[in-house]
Amino acid sequence: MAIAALTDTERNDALAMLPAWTLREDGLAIGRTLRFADFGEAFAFMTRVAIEAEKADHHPEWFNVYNRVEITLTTHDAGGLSQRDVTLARFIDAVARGADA
Ligand SMILES: C[C@H](O)[C@H](O)[C@H]1CNC2=NC(N)=NC(=O)C2=N1
Repeated sequence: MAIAALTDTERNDALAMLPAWTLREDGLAIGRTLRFADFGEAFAFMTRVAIEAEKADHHPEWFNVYNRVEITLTTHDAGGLSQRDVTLARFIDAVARGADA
C-alpha cells in the first residue's frame, strides 16, 4: 500500500514532538532504545506494541536482549518516514513512559 513520505518540514515538526527519538543518519528512520526492569517487563511492552502494530498494519523493526529493546521505525512502503511512524512512536512513548536506556 502506497503512503507518502513526510516532507522535511513535516518530519522536523514531528521530531520536535518526539524528543526521545533519534533521527537515523540517512534521515529515513527514527530510533529509540528502552530499558525495563527485566525481560518480563520488556516483553509485556513488546506485546502491547505488537497488538497495536497489527491493528495499524505498521510494524516496528526491533531488537531485544533481556530488558533492553532497541526500536527502529520506518515505512518501507514510503521509502522513509511517514505519518504512521509518528503515530506508532507516540503510542510507544505512551506505553513506555520513561523507560529510556
Ligand atoms: C502488506 C502490508 O500491509 C505491508 O507490508 C505493511 C506491513 N507493515 C509495515 N510496516 C512498516 N514499518 N512499513 C511498511 O511499509 C509496512 N507495510
